[in-house]
Amino acid sequence: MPTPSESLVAMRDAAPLVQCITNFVAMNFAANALLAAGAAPAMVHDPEESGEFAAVARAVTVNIGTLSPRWLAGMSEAVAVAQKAGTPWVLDPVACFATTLRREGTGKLLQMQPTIVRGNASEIMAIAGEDSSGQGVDAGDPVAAAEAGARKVAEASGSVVAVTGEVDYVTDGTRAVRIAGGSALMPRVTATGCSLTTVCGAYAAVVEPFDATVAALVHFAAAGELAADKAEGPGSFIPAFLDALAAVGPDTLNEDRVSVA
Ligand SMILES: Nc1ncnc2c1ncn2[C@@H]1O[C@H](COP(=O)(O)OP(=O)(O)OP(=O)(O)O)[C@@H](O)[C@H]1O
Ligand SMILES: Cc1ncsc1CCO
Ligand SMILES: [Mg+2]
Repeated sequence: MPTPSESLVAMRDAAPLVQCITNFVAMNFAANALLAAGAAPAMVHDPEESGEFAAVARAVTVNIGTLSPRWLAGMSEAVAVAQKAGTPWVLDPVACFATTLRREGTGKLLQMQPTIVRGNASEIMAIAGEDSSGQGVDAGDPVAAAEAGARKVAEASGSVVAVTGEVDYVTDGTRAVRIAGGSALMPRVTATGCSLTTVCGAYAAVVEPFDATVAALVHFAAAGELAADKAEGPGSFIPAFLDALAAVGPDTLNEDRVSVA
């Protein structure tokens, strides 16, 4: 089992190509976050080419933040090719409870057995069939309220499930850990979660899904702390966070952030 530090070294050595199908809001920030973390992003979503591209990507990440039927088709094409090739793929079910299109789209994507599901507490609770208090893309529930649902989803789907928030929770249905750290400024800027999902893909390209998810979350926790030390508020946090994603090294991915749940 690689430590987060070892996973970081492996990820940066490989600089894996990550195909991102993400939302209009996050697209630029997620690409920059992947580059800063040490991976190679490509935002390729149209169904005319998403499957073809998935054949060369080392991971595929799918985020339903600004969903449309055509985008959903692009996601299905890419995921089908990834599945067939044994390429890991990550689902970010943004506001999956909010509309019929999102509920049905998420259901369809979950049937395609994501390697990793990463969402906030309200999103994971909704996937688990529980009532949640999400407000659009923002969580209205604490991570602790989503832990049982996360285990249920992991058992049913075979996915590694990550619930993020003040203290993150990761489970594969058998094992579970919590990851502390980060900064209260992280939910004050948009697309930190969306970019974290793409970084989970980068790590999943090089190590097993559970270890990959933990490493990505630890990387973000460490970078969030470093950036918060430099930032004066949400605006200056954004560039500081990109700098910090690049600045963290194996020595800063402290395993003290991770505890067995
Ligand atoms: N209060 C907090 N303190 C520390 N870290 C936090 C806090 N809230 C969120 N984070 C961190 O922010 C990152 C994104 O998690 P979050 O749960 O906010 O995603 P999200 O709601 O899906 O975001 P978005 O949809 O805006 O991209 C994670 O690394 C998480 O650990
Ligand atoms: C703000 C927002 N709206 C749709 S997706 C998105 C990015 C954060 O999830
Ligand atoms: Mg989100």
